[in-house]
Amino acid sequence: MEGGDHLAHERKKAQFDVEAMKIVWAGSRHAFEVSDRISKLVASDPAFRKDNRPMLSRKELFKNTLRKAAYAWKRIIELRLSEEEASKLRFYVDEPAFTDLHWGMFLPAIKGQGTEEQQQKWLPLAYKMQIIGCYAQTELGHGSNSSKWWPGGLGKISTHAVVYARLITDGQDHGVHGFIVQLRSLDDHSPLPGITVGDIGMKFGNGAYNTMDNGVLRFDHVRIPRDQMLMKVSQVSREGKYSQSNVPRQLVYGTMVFVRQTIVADASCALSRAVCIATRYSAVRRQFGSQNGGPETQVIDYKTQQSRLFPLLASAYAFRFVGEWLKWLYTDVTQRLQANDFSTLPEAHACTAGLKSLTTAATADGIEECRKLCGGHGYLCSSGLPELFAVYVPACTYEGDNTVLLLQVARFLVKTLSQLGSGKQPVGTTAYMGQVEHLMQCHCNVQKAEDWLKPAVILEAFEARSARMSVACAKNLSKFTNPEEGFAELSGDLVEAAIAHCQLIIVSKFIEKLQQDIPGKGVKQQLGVLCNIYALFLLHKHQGDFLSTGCITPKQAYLANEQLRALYSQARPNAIALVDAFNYTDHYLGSILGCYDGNVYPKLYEAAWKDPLNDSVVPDGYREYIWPMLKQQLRTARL
Ligand SMILES: CC(C)(COP(=O)(O)OP(=O)(O)OC[C@H]1O[C@@H](n2cnc3c(N)ncnc32)[C@H](O)[C@@H]1OP(=O)(O)O)[C@@H](O)C(=O)NCCC(=O)NCCSC(=O)/C=C/CCCCCCCCCCCCC(=O)O
Ligand SMILES: Cc1cc2nc3c(=O)[nH]c(=O)nc-3n(C[C@H](O)[C@H](O)[C@H](O)COP(=O)(O)OP(=O)(O)OC[C@H]3O[C@@H](n4cnc5c(N)ncnc54)[C@H](O)[C@@H]3O)c2cc1C
Repeated sequence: MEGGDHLAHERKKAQFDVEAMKIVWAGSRHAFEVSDRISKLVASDPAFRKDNRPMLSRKELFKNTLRKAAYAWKRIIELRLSEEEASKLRFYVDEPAFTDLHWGMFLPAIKGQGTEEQQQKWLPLAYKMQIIGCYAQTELGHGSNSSKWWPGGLGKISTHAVVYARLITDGQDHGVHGFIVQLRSLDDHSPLPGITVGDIGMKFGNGAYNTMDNGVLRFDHVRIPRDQMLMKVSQVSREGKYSQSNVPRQLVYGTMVFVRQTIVADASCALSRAVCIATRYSAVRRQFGSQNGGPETQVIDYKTQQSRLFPLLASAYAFRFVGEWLKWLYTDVTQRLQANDFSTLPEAHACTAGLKSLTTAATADGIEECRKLCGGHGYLCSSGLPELFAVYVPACTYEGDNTVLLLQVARFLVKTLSQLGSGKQPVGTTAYMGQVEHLMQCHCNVQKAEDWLKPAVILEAFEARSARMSVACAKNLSKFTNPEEGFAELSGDLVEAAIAHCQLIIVSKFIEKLQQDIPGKGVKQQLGVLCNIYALFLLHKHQGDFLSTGCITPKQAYLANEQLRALYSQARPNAIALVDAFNYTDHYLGSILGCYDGNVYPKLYEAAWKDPLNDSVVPDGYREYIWPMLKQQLRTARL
């Protein structure tokens, strides 16, 4: 079948209002309209073409990124785009670039840690891109005194950096502080005296993150003016005297809280993109299984395909909603900090760290699973999945290695439990710890599969599991005379307790979302199905935790799985519409397998002929290497 909508029959099956779901996914009608308009603007502009990326050499690739970034900036100015629209435009250009660090970390670091005066000096320059900045924290080796290594945008482009380094005055070490440092001349871009700077080299995957100039930086007797130390948290006077404002020192790490929150939102984008590709292709692809000469089975109808794909679809929605909530939490903590209320900072840190860890790990694994769900074609660059994976997977490492971040959450949980004894009532995401006595002995009362559809039943099971795992860790820790030794010894268990706590947050925020007024025929009902799939899939996957802590019985675990199978059948007719609700253009998806019209095979065939290897029938190198070999074989055969 040529042309037309090959997925039209699937779209007709939808039992809900897709247009209304698009608004829910975007977050608001306004967000939907901005996103829709800007994504189409990018998709229709040939300057933003991206299908040739895997074919380009590193130098070509990088120059191409610079061209796109400059062109994007020109369009932003010409069209007088708002900050929100400009950010969306860079998002839909879909190419990691120095601008991510400029807008995503350099500017927020100055906003969060600079004094009013410093902000007035630096922000206008940065907003107009008269200076370009990056965020230089990580070192080549351990410590904060070797060479900076990894910062994006540093290698070739940034003129300035926020550099994290030890502050030593009068021989006294005051720990790590942020400094604005000019790296390159604003006239000819050459490094300033005493500064060695360059790119750290090719990274995983062709194209992929190699559009970014991750860099190395060394200083040799470089002097920076005193007022370029970011001085909101602590100050050095003209006389060299060190002092601290009446704010927690942890604010120095505030940029990470901000960026980790954006990374959670981004996880739902990356996962939904992979899921959209795999779902559409699973509906197009047919394999065996036909009876009485009828059409072959669509692979999406195999239960095994559903049990791998639908939890990922549900996860994409779950991450979307927890990301929305995290944005609210971040805005709330920021407002409180401005009013000198620092009480919610530890929770904001634990939530952003833990959710960053969970969502990026699940997304990276999910993209790879989507590749496998597409069979052999998933391995082709034209499926979009290999590049998406290669671009995405470092999210498990940057902004804090995922395991290290879970250990931060675990510390927060243990501290919360230890404060119960002194009567401090936990609030926010740890409020359930206030009922720890009940949660330690409660029994799940599921008797039939449908009982697992009750939000209160699901919540209590997840709360009890999390509380019991944290309490077990705390008890074991108390057996050590040296707490740090205990923490190191039990770190594996602590990480698992942190995962249980963060999964509870995601499940509970999905349930809370469903308690809101959600307009649109059938929309809330479909979200309910996805919420239950997400929760019961986690319960099934981690049933060892639930069983070993005695939160559920083996029979109840069996019933949860039975209910999960029934939920997959309910999701099946809506699957294509649920991914259409992401409202992705074919340009953004960058995948033949995921194209909206499902006309996959002619497009794959056509794309193959565009590969540079097919420019000639006889390849370069034939005369040099193959022809002599063939002749050699001929002689051997004659002998
Ligand atoms: C290094 C640490 C921060 C500190 O370590 P240490 O000194 O050992 O101290 P700890 O024991 O860990 O902590 C001490 C106490 O401080 C608390 N704490 C820790 N961190 C925080 C925090 N962030 N906020 C608040 N409080 C914090 C901790 O709980 C302790 O408290 P207590 O004493 O127990 O009470 C270490 O903790 C750490 O975080 N290590 C990880 C290192 C890390 O994350 N490095 C990040 C480097 S930067 C990076 O990786 C950048 C990557 C860029 C990739 C691109 C990302 C996406 C771009 C953004 C999106 C694009 C937007 C584009 C916009 C547009 O275009 O418009
Ligand atoms: C693509 C990319 C972009 C980046 N961009 C930037 C940037 O713009 N600016 C910047 O400053 N940095 C950047 N980074 C660096 C990034 O922040 C670090 O790589 C990250 O924080 C992890 O630190 P590390 O590399 O030192 O890993 P390590 O800490 O060396 O981790 C190695 C292993 O040790 C384990 N480990 C480490 N510490 C502990 C512990 N305490 N307990 C138990 N296990 C532990 C980890 O789990 C991991 O398995 C980037 C990195 C990448 C990959």
